[in-house]
Amino acid sequence: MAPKVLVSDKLSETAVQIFRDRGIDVDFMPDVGKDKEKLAEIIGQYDGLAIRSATKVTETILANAHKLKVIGRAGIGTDNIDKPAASKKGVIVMNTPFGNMVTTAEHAIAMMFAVARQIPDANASTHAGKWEKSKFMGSELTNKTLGIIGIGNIGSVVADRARGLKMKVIAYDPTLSAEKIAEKGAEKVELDDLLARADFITLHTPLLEATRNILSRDALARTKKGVRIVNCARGGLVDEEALAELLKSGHVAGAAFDVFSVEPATDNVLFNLPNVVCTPHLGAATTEAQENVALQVAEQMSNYLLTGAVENALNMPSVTAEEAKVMGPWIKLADHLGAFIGQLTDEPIKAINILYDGEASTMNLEALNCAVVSGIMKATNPDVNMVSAPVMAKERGVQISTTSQDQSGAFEGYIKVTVVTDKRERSIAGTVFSDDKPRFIQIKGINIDAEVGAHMLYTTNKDVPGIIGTLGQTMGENGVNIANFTLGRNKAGGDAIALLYVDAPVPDPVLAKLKDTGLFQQVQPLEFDVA
Ligand SMILES: NC(=O)C1=CN([C@@H]2O[C@H](COP(=O)(O)OP(=O)(O)OC[C@H]3O[C@@H](n4cnc5c(N)ncnc54)[C@H](O)[C@@H]3O)[C@@H](O)[C@H]2O)C=CC1
Ligand SMILES: O=C(O)CCC(=O)C(=O)O
Repeated sequence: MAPKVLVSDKLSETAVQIFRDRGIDVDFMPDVGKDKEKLAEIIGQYDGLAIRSATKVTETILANAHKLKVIGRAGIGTDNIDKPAASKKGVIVMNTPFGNMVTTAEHAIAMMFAVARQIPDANASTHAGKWEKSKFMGSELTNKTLGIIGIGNIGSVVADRARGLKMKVIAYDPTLSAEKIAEKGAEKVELDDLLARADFITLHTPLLEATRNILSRDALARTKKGVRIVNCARGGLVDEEALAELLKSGHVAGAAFDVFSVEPATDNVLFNLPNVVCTPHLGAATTEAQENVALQVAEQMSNYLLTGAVENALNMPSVTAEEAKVMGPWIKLADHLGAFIGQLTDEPIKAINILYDGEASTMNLEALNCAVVSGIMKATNPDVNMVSAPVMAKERGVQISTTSQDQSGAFEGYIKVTVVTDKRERSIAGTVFSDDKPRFIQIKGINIDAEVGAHMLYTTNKDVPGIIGTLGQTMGENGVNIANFTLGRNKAGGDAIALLYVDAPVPDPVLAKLKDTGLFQQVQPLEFDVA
């Protein structure tokens, strides 16, 4: 059945067309995002949800999203999505980090001009027939210092345009080196320095704990007299009350805000103050940007739903379409190795160590790690997937480590997973053969060659005569058909294992019978997702 996507915000219809062209069923309901009850009622039908900023994807919405696999944000900020809840539920969250960056930077520059020359107020006055030439004295941008807070994608474009306007650009961004910031045409400074030197300040950070109120009352008080402040990033970065007071006192000469602490902003302390320019979150609102983000989000979501390729996800490593194709069997193997150990381990896991050998070590290890951990975690929670498993492992304090090495043996590559608990270490290795079928090649250090089936039985015993007979006879007498039988031992008379690939789950009474023979140390039925 074709995957089904809901578009719940006002996205360009380009997105709808792309979903249809790719064979995805799509419902375009651009107003449903604002209707929480209706969205909660219908979300259970969809594999994908495409949104802008009006749809709030809360824990309640996610609790009803029984089939949801991916949320695509046609834009940058994902603060309208409860990402921890989405990750826990195994839903990928992706955005389009570049599609509206130039448009938003241009809006910030437009806002800077608007506030420098009081264009909106002068416009209103002229329309009113007042011709107040002397009232609207402006400030030139040339040779002025622009302080950029957060010089990432949008901040960089703003810096570039501002340099074109012959401004001196300084930037505060603690995650970037002075060299990187210099490459963007700006001088790296500390926040205090920026506050003291900037004639114009523009904000381009996401709203995080560290950036909330970054222009606090105290910070605003340390700005240069006559500063003008532009916020086209997120409401909540600036203390609006304090700013209003400083605008009234004349310390701040003007402000241009596209975003507000509460949106939609129908009432705000900045409204109706002189030389405050406001727009209703229009940063990304150009035809070009909306086409870009709609096209990109629809392509990304379609690729994921149809091929497993992951691009621009915030809670899952990226996997290209090419990688998804080549890595498919290895991801399956990683999942099976994890599932094997997960089903055998009933005590708390302290650490998972993953060794990638040869060909396996050249792949996207972050994605393979997620598959191993997901396989392990599925034993205790069948709903877990590659997105939610790492979250679950972190919550449980499980340490995950990886090692890569060149080809070390007969196989072109293999993956070995070792799980450490307080009581023991347990390991299993596997490879992918040229038929793209995952195989288990070593358990407990004992070499084997076992195909993986949906239903299997794993036994451990001392290497004594009669084991094969007992297993074969017990299965036969109880109507369990064996598709494949693999044996291994570390030495004659030593430790031995058997892996039976059977056509149906081994019934409990049959397991009990095997245990009653006293021949086996372990009799463990196993299930694998081989689909
Ligand atoms: N008004 C609108 O319609 C739009 C608004 N936005 C907003 O613009 C924001 C910036 O977007 P991008 O440039 O694409 O994001 P980005 O992630 O490329 O850049 C953000 C920068 O902020 C920096 N940063 C993080 N913490 C910081 C801190 N404590 N102090 C200073 N800098 C810090 C980061 O190091 C990074 O360089 C988005 O998060 C979004 O909220 C984006 C698009 C449209
Ligand atoms: O979709 C919109 O209009 C808002 C854009 C935005 O804020 C973002 O991309 O972060």
